[in-house]
Amino acid sequence: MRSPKDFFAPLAVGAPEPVRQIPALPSRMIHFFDPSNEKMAAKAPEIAKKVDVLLGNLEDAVKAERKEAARTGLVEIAKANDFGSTQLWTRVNSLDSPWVLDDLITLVTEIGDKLDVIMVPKVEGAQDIHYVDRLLAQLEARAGLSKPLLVHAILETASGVANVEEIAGASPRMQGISLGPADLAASRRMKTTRVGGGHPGYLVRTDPVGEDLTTGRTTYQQDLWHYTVARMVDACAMHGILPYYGPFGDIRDVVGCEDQFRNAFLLGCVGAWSLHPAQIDIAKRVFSPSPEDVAWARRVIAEMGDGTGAVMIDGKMQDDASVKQCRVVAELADALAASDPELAEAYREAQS
Ligand SMILES: CC(C)(COP(=O)(O)OP(=O)(O)OC[C@H]1O[C@@H](n2cnc3c(N)ncnc32)[C@H](O)[C@@H]1OP(=O)(O)O)[C@@H](O)C(=O)NCCC(=O)NCCSC(=O)C[C@](C)(O)C(=O)O
Ligand SMILES: [Mg+2]
Repeated sequence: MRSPKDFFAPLAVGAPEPVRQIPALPSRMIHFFDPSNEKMAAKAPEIAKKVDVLLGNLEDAVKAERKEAARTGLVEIAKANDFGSTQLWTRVNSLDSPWVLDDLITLVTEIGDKLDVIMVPKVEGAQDIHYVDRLLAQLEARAGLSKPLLVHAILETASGVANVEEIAGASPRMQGISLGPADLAASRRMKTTRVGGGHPGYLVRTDPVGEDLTTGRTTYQQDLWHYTVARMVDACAMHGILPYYGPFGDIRDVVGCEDQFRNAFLLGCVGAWSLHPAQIDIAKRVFSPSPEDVAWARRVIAEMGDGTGAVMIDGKMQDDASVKQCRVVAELADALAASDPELAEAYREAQS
């Protein structure tokens, strides 16, 4: 581990200074597209207007023979477009793959000034982040970049989960972490075959009444991802970086997707991935606090004055801790409203 005194020093001569605080930019949905798929690539500029983050995916879901086309496609799209306030991210291939070195060299030197965040898959521990950290510094120096690229890790190996706290704190570049439920399930040897979401077999059942073990026993499906998401949220909060639920692969099940996203939102995540245009509005709706919740939060903040002591509002006790929760909601609402006029209007209306 680096000494705290050296933590914010650039890792290569000529590389930009690391950031001291991760910007809390809207990132309710990280929209994935395959830059080697001509149809999807053609839609990227239009989709960019509707999403907080557009991500050119080079890793899984891109065929091996299309890896180079995806890399080149992303370079072309980034050079040809100005996405305004929409962030441009990429997911590079895994660190043990034959493609990742060229992914990083090409993307940083060609479009490093357009990219905000590099997502690194299958991170096992801090050593993976340290490798990327130094390499990015060398490439940033070569490219003459003035702004450091940030790094986002996918939590999708058993080892990554075991080491999640050290991953979150491995570099000042660490922007956030997403759950990768499909690879994680395989790595853990879970017996599921889905990309995220629940499973009807993972449940609890009420006790039997009398001798009959089979009738009248309600079952409740449980959330397979609760432990991992909660642990990821704590690791991220502890290091001042942002947690995200990842993908929900059943594109048709927009209801199940919304539930999974909302669980993550309530537990502390700031966004999720959209794999298909149908998931963009779900993420937008879920990861923006509701106008009613924002109006309530602002009322509590106003009535709590300097934020100390206890008051009763509509029969509910409020004190120093509940006003802090309300500030989380109100600050998120302000940050989102600053770049989303429709949301800003909805918050204003609920206030009046
Ligand atoms: C699921 C698929 C195959 C269905 O694609 P489709 O063409 O069959 O679907 P569709 O409903 O027919 O599509 C309707 C229209 O939307 C377009 N379209 C469709 N999707 C997109 C998109 N994302 N962005 C932009 N446009 C899109 C599509 O081209 C089509 O255009 P058209 O009307 O002109 O014909 C397709 O949506 C897709 O490939 N999505 C991205 C998949 C992806 O990136 N997967 C990797 C992330 S998840 C993961 O890696 C796991 C993880 C974390 O690593 C771990 O848990 O381990
Ligand atoms: Mg994966």
